[in-house]
Amino acid sequence: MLDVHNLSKAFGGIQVTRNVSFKLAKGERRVILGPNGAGKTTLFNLLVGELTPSGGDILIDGVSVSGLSVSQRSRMGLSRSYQKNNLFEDLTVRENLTLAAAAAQGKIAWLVKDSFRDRGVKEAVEEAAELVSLTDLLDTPVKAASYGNRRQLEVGIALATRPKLLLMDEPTSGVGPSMIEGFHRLLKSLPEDLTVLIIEHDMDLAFDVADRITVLNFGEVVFEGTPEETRGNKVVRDIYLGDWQENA
Ligand SMILES: Nc1ncnc2c1ncn2[C@@H]1O[C@H](COP(=O)(O)OP(=O)(O)OP(=O)(O)O)[C@@H](O)[C@H]1O
Repeated sequence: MLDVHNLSKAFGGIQVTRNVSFKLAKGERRVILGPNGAGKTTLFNLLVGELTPSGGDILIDGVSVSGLSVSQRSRMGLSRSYQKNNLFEDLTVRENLTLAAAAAQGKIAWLVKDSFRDRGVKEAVEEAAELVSLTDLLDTPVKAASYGNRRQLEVGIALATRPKLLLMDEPTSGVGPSMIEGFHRLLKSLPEDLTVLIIEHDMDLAFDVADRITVLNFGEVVFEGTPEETRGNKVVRDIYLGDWQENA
């Protein structure tokens, strides 16, 4: 459903993304690994349309989205959760989810309370809250929520738009072991037909949830394979897994 073809990006003279190509099948869970500075976040920025590529193409269900804006891509079903909290602190969990769902459904009303009454919006909000286990906290202001709950809400906001393709940028960054466990469950409970692309540093999570793994180094795809193939690959071990295996 996603076809990334020879994608390139240079900042000034520095080539940060080099002819990146990969394909995701519908419902696939793909993890992107790579050391710091490998170009993972830049790749996400290119996919969602926050950056314009220097070359290459991005197709969703066979249609090129390279010329489309962030919001146009979002309407085609592409949604992203961020590495850093990106929330309205003074609003509740429900209000944050409602704004995302209403925007995605083209139902942001001038009187915001009308968005809250809309049945389609309410359904999307409740469904997203359920998926990220925040149903009991729907009326909690974000500023009173724990760091872990905020990370869940980030994912919930992306899900409230009912995406076809969900990009998750380090969903477990900064959370403790029990929350990582929670993210394992969350990822496993996502709808089967949702395609998910995840940047993840937690190796156990990556190996557990991924159907396939793509490894970036210096902006290039240096490996793609199943979790088993990834563990056994010498190139991957040398550039990325060394530390993890030493610490394991
Ligand atoms: N706007 C920019 N202008 C110039 N260089 C940039 C810009 N954005 C990113 N870079 C450079 O591109 C390279 C890749 O950065 P990117 O953030 O995509 O890596 P990453 O794999 O996500 O790293 P990390 O795991 O540390 O987040 C880095 O060397 C970074 O300094």
